[in-house]
Amino acid sequence: MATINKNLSVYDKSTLPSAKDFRFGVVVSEWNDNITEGLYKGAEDAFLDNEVPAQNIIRWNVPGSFELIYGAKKMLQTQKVDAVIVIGCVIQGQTKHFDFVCEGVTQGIKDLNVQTDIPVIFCVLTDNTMQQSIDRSGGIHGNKGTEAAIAAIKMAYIRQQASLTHEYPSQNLLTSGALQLDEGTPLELKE
Ligand SMILES: Nc1c(NC[C@H](O)[C@H](O)[C@H](O)CO)[nH]c(=O)[nH]c1=O
Ligand SMILES: CC(=O)[C@@H](O)COP(=O)(O)O
Repeated sequence: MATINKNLSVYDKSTLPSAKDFRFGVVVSEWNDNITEGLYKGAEDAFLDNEVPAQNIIRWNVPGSFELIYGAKKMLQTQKVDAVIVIGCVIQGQTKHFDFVCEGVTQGIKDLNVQTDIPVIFCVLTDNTMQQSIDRSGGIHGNKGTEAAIAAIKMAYIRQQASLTHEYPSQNLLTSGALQLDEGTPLELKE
């Protein structure tokens, strides 16, 4: 479903876990700040609407979307947070720079989700025009910042619940023989 068929700001509070004890980091790019400020307000309003205390929202600014990666990494390393949102707006210009910034941020944030235990939510608009960004940061299509805050609440809850369960080795690792539990004999899973 494309964004044009979905309002990014719509959510059902009754389906969400309690967020009052969660702490959230938000790293905000200053590039296109007319857009990123709107995205941040959407996220902040959604957090407050779900009883997240204002003091549990930690905001840092970075120069541009490419710096969101480093900013999120340092946020994870230094702050006690249950999830992080990175907020940016990348708009196509005259050159291929757009492609490299978008790919770099996407891969960098993906890497943080793989390599760390804290969910990092991708709230980076990658638009062709400023109007598309306006429409998605509180305009006709809602606010991607709101969507990101709801995702952050849900992922923080998943992380919390997962920490309450015993960790089991990945089934894929076991069946592929990559994980061997004794000297050289791969574990064989009985069907
Ligand atoms: N053109 C946009 C940029 N470019 C700047 C980069 O994100 C980065 O700050 C620079 O390359 C230095 O490392 N950033 C955006 O967020 N949005 C743009 O449209
Ligand atoms: C995404 C960008 O870096 C881009 O907006 C910069 O504009 P240009 O490609 O015209 O240099």
